[in-house]
Amino acid sequence: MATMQRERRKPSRMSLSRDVARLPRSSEAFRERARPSPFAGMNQTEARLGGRVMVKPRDVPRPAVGARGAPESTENPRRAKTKDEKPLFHALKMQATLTPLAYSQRMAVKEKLALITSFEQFNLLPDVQNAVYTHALEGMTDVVPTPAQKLAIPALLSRKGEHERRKTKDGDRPQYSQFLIAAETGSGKTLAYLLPVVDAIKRQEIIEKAEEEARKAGEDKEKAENQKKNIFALDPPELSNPPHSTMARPRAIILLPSSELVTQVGGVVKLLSHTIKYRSAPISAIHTPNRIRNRLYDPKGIDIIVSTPHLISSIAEKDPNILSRVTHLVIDEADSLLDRSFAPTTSAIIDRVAPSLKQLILCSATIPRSLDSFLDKRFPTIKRLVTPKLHSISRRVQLGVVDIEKDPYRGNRNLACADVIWTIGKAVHDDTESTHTVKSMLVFVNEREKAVEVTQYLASKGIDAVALTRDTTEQRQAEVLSAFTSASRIEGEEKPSATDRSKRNFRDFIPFDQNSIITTLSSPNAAPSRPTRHLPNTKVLVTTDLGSRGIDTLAVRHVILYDVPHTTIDFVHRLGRMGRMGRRGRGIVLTGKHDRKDVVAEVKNAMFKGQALI
Ligand SMILES: Nc1ncnc2c1ncn2[C@@H]1O[C@H](COP(=O)(O)OP(=O)(O)OP(=O)(O)O)[C@@H](O)[C@H]1O
Repeated sequence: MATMQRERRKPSRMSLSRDVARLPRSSEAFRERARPSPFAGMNQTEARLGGRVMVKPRDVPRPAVGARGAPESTENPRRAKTKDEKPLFHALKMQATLTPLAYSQRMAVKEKLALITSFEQFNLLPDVQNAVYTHALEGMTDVVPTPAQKLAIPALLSRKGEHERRKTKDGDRPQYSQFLIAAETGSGKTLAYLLPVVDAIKRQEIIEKAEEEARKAGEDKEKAENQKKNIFALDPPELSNPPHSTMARPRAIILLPSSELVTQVGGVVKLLSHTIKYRSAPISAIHTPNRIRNRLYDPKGIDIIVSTPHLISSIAEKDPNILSRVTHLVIDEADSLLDRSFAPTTSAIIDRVAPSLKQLILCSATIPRSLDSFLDKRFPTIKRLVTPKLHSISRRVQLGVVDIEKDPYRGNRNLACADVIWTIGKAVHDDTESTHTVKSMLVFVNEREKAVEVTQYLASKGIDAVALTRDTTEQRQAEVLSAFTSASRIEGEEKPSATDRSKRNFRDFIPFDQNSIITTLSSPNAAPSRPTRHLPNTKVLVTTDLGSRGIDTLAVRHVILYDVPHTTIDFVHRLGRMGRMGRRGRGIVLTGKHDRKDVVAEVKNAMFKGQALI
């Protein structure tokens, strides 16, 4: 009681001030307080230096990727974030490897793309347009351009602003136009850049042919007149087959990070050349020096070279002329080719082709923050062609999570991986309603040393598994990958029966007999034993990042993330090997006690909602 009376007499130190309900200070009064005084720096949340307000960096809304240099959006990129754009995913935000793209911008681009419904709407040369149906997408019905193609083809074909650019005599500024095509995995980016590049080459060829004919007609006329004047003069002997002017001097170069991708994209380039006549050659480390020389120095000339930055730069060291005529430079998988390891070589090539270059085209399935800031610095005016679904994983891909800590795995990741593979493999073979071919699965590990270990373990469990890492020879890599990229091996659509459905519950279905599980658990590091059972018609490729970028794994319907990927970029690329061009796919991620389950849950949630990862 005495205490209460004391409290009534003496107001508590925690009591509210009397003017607590007062309206916020007027700006006048605020400025008054901000006047320089010995106490002016106290109780301030913003540094007011030199009369300017320094806003904390995190208060500035980050401009969305499509906004800078992209007339697709007319919005102010530095505007405040709306409710729609608030990051929903906290764990992913902590990782924050990808550049955000505003929802409103995605919608604006989507509306624009809806107006394009066929390849005929592009201003492509008739030959180029026909090649889409007869070769590039041969055998497909109802062929329509993908969002990446709808966005990129008209932009790359447009000659708008070219004249002004050429007139600029500013020594520092590049005279070529720059584009970034950024679109989700498996969205047809190759054709999105290739069709306009081929179109430009053919148009240039027509112009050069007309000029050449005019020049030749002039020369013939002069020669005839000279002959009339002096019938006894001797002409120098003519070379029977002079080398073509484009010998070892291509008009376009497409750069890719690996030999497999060179082979893959080189194949598409070659396919188109059957109807549109031009000369192309893929060259990479899988080819012998002789083969490379023969392809490059073909006397009939070369129009398009598909290669890796390191090979091109080493050839250019010996023969700088190889880069002297390049009008179109494509940097595919730009998120890799402009990262820290590749950037010096790639940038040097850009500098060397700059004098003749008309278009620089960067192409990527992700825009990591590092690429974003690189572009801001190096190519501030680059036109960003960003599709509405960038950084999202197809909704036709489902993500399942297997907790390896639970029974019967008890922390044995290898066992969980083998079990998942058996489960998927068995489910297919029990399904008698569909005619399946071989089932192809990809297993992604974070460290390359792990790839070999996991492969050996899977083999010991009767699974047909191969490893693909940087230690695999280039030749072998190409062989191994071909089994996973051929469209003819696409599996049939699964029609699950009631019994199958229960078997697909991964926690309930263990294909190994209990004895083998107990042996594995008691001696997890024991040498792999010879398999007693073999999983038929299933092929598994265990790989690192190497197999995740750009490889068109049409035959793959299942991806197992053995390790939780380090970044959302890896999630996008690895899960992007499935669900390509509207196909179905299923991803399984194995999680243990040290894994970021919150990140996995948010990725799963984003995939379910069809939202972009951040
Ligand atoms: N308009 C189209 N309609 C149907 N299929 C298409 C179309 N355009 C391309 N494709 C096919 O889609 C597949 C994926 O194309 P592509 O490899 O170019 O994708 P990508 O966007 O480069 O993928 P990634 O980001 O993984 O490198 C290819 O098999 C290609 O033939």
